[in-house]
Amino acid sequence: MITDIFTTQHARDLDQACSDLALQATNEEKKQLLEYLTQLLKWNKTYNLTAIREPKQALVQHVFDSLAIIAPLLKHIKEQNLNTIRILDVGSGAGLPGVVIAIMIPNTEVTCVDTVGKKMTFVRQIAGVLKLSNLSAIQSRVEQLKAEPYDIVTSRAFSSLVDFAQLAGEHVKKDGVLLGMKGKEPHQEIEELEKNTNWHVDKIENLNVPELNAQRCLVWMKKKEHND
Ligand SMILES: C[S@@+](CC[C@H](N)C(=O)[O-])C[C@H]1O[C@@H](n2cnc3c(N)ncnc32)[C@H](O)[C@@H]1O
Repeated sequence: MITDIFTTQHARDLDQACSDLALQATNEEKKQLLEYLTQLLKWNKTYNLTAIREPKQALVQHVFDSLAIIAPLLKHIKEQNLNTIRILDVGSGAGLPGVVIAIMIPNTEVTCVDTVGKKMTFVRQIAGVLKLSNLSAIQSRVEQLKAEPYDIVTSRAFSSLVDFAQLAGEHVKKDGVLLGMKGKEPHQEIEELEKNTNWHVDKIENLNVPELNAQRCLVWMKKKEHND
């Protein structure tokens, strides 16, 4: 056993997933990912933080799914020449993808926001247990947060792209991006976003999540220029 829930086989599956995603995760980072899930599944028994209760399912659907955005994020951070990167994870729930980003990209400062207090208490607990000084959590509706400039605002399973842009767009700094994790390419949502907001889709990346037989994509959105 690696933790009291995850076995050496799970650890091998995680190694393979990192390699499939071209991620050079350190042993410490992989240990932190498994410890995060261990804590999540333990807390879940009392606090009902996620519908996924089975360890392998949680590994694939929560951690591998979130790991799939790390390489695209690293590429963006390098291209933008960003040093300390401020990220807001909206409707973060038990910290997805926020916690995974904070573990895998140490030069980020990740703030998770969610309306549900027990979820943000859990994320704060994780920051303490895993000694992640770059992770914090705020209990609030995102639209009631004081507007602050973040380089990147992420969401997974939060809302339509239009609602995401309308509720969270003001937290993106000039030249920053909104990053929506989606299932299959959401054509209708994209059309509505372009028509009804001052945001446009900059690019869509298809993601291959290891061991997950489902379509996933990452939608990058930028604010329209005045003459767009
Ligand atoms: C389906 S869950 C997704 C959680 C997490 N991102 C994940 O992928 O597992 C959506 C989350 O959004 C939160 N939420 C809904 N509306 C919100 C709002 N206006 N501001 C902040 N959080 C919100 C809910 O409390 C819930 O935890």
